[in-house]
Amino acid sequence: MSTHDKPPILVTGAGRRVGLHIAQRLLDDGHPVIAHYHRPSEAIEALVARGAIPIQAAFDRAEGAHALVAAVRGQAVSLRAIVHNASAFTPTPTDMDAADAMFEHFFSIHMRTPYLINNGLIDLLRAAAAVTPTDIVHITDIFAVSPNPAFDIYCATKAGLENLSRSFAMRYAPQVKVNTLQPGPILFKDSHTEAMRQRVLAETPLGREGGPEAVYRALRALLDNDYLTGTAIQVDGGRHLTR
Ligand SMILES: NC(=O)C1=CN([C@@H]2O[C@H](COP(=O)(O)OP(=O)(O)OC[C@H]3O[C@@H](n4cnc5c(N)ncnc54)[C@H](OP(=O)(O)O)[C@@H]3O)[C@@H](O)[C@H]2O)C=CC1
Ligand SMILES: Nc1nc2c(c(=O)[nH]1)N=C([C@H](O)[C@@H](O)CO)CN2
Repeated sequence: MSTHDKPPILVTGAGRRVGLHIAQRLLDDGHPVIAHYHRPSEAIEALVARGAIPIQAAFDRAEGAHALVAAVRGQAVSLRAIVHNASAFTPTPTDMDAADAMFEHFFSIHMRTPYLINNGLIDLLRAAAAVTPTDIVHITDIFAVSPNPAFDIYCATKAGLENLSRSFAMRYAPQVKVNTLQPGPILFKDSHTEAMRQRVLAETPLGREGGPEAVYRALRALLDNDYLTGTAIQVDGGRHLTR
């Protein structure tokens, strides 16, 4: 089946960092890619130059997910997979009004958006299931299982996504496999000080950042195995053992 005949893979948050790497590597491996992005980036333009289909949407409100579903349906009649990578990550503010606003924001991005996208596009995944295994992959976090209280709202909404993923695995079987990836110290932010990085890596048995390729290889393991659903892969250098 040529690339052009293959059902595309939708990646959310493909404009930078891990999502961008996933989109690049899926293109390397011959998959057509629909690349969702939030803020414009030169990287998105480079993906488009490689044939990816760009779709912009903000997931803070339900309208963003509905708009993405409509845009994908205008571009494809089937889907090989959906990779839910989009996410926000900040510590919970002490001000309760700000924390209240963060709850809505993180619930929308981490739980409502995957829910609405999956339900809005499941028929495209089922259409592809006639000729290929199909997948939904939710990227959560080891913190979903073992939370960091400084990031309690982030962790709780990622835990909610873990739970939704298991419901989807039961609901969409046998046509569609549904799993999660639980990254650990994959890619620090520029805001992480050296002391913060060393503290995290001291809790990490393999002692180093995993890098985006570690996430891609775990994604490949899910895509390439037709007997995995309802499960999670921890991509964390063993950090879940020490938290
Ligand atoms: N980096 C790490 O070490 C770890 C990462 N993870 C998980 O792995 C995934 C990728 O991580 P990473 O690349 O570091 O994540 P980033 O926070 O760097 O990027 C997340 C992506 O989500 C998009 N996004 C953020 N807010 C919104 C919004 N309101 N609407 C639509 N899209 C939005 C961002 O777009 P934009 O920047 O344009 O707003 C970006 O493309 C995430 O799900 C993360 O939670 C889990 C544990 C560790
Ligand atoms: N959306 C994001 N989620 C997470 C990020 C990130 O940069 N964006 N980073 C982390 C931390 O690096 C953590 O894994 C190590 O302390 C967690 N989630």
